[in-house]
Amino acid sequence: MPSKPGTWLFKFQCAWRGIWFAVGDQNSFWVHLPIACCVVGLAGWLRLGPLQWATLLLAIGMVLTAELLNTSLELIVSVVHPQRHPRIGQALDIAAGAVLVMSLAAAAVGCIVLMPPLCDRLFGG
Ligand SMILES: Nc1ncnc2c1ncn2[C@@H]1O[C@H](COP(=O)(O)OP(=O)(O)OP(=O)(O)O)[C@@H](O)[C@H]1O
Repeated sequence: MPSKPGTWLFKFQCAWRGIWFAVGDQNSFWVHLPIACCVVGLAGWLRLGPLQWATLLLAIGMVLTAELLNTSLELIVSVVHPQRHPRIGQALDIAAGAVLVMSLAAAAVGCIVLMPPLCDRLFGG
């Protein structure tokens, strides 16, 4: 049964539809999602503590959020201003840059959190 606009159920349905569409539409997610799954699997195997889990999940969430916002901007531009324009190109490059910055930061967080317990597990006594 379709939910009514303005209800929480309706808002959640819209949000899930957006995520589902972005994942299908953007091949960038086919890089982000497998990496996120590997990190979560590795974190589970290493039996990390709550703070380490929270740090990793926050980093993953922020990368996916940046990618969702970038995808949203690209879609809006493709409708509102489909013609090439240097300023629009700069705006899209900046949004792509935001994803890159967040991805590099998340990779650094992943190394900092995962490396010590991984080395312990592999080479420790
Ligand atoms: N309307 C536009 N005007 C100027 N430059 C644009 C425009 N649309 C795209 N570009 C340039 O092309 C780059 C890639 O934009 P695009 O929207 O194709 O993103 P993409 O993620 O590479 O593509 P896709 O989403 O199809 O995988 C932008 O960063 C920008 O430099």
